[in-house]
Amino acid sequence: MEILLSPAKINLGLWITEKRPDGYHNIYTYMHKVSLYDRIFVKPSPILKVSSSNPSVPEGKENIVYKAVKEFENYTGLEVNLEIFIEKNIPVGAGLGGGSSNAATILKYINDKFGKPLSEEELIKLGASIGSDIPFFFKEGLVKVTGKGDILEDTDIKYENPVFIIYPNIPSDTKDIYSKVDYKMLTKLEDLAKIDSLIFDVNKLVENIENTLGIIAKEHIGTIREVLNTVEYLGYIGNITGSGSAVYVIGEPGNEVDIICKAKNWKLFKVKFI
Ligand SMILES: C[C@@](CO)(OP(=O)(O)O)[C@H](O)COP(=O)(O)OP(=O)(O)OC[C@H]1O[C@@H](n2ccc(N)nc2=O)[C@H](O)[C@@H]1O
Ligand SMILES: Nc1ncnc2c1ncn2[C@@H]1O[C@H](COP(=O)(O)OP(=O)(O)O)[C@@H](O)[C@H]1O
Repeated sequence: MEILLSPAKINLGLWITEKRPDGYHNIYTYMHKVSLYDRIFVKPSPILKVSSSNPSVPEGKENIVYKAVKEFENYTGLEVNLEIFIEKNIPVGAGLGGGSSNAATILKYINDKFGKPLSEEELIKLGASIGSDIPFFFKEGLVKVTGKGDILEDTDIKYENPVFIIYPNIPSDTKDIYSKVDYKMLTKLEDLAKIDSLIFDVNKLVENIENTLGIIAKEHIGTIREVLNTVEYLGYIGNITGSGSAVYVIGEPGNEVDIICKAKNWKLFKVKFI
């Protein structure tokens, strides 16, 4: 039995630069892993089996990890017989990339197991064909992500700050949020150049970012607005990650945050960038 750590991610700003003919959107976002992990238990098995600890996450063929293994088999011609159990600690539908992280983690694991038949570039291409957030997880540190999530630029920056994340216990559906993007919400690439100059100081960055998907999410899920209003009332700068519903703050939470999250039945995660 082997145990793999599958980290979550947060988006530091997210803008939509284009609606693509294939129905996807070109985005402009910075992403960084954080120390909130699913644990993936893997052991040999006569047939591929995938299950998880969270009943809302599909088992078997519908699980993104199952799909990733099958795509790996199709691409390489290799047979991967594993029993995979995912201990879900990353909230589902939170904008924290849990499923994508699980898929990337298992792809990295099986590629290593078979002596790295795929280069990082090929893994990124394979990952992009399964889910838009998967390519990022093959990288480390702060990564600039554009395209539909398949164009990655290393920054050689790795933040060390503490971060706290509040999940309001209401999932946000990525596909649904993207479906609400209209042309008025698009951002011109030339208007984003200034963001690149802010990435050297994460506190400066989070004061100057927006999240177009987050604006849509908080219009449709009032509790996200409540979380944002709460952290801002307490003097913090809150930002929504990805298509939501989780809100993150750079820094450590005061006791009052703990108290409010318990009272509201919101999940509070005290993590750090990794
Ligand atoms: C919004 C982001 C930001 O990092 O993350 P999450 O909030 O999901 O964590 C990602 O773009 C989500 O990536 P991921 O969750 O892998 O999306 P996918 O499964 O590939 O796509 C789900 C659906 O979202 C829409 N989609 C996704 C990515 C993209 N660049 N444009 C899109 O329009 C499409 O309708 C697609 O069918
Ligand atoms: N291994 C998995 N872990 C989490 N979600 C999964 C997994 N496989 C499939 N899914 C589905 O993917 C969707 C998105 O989940 P997730 O990636 O956790 O959220 P987000 O896209 O908001 O970051 C959910 O509807 C979930 O049911």
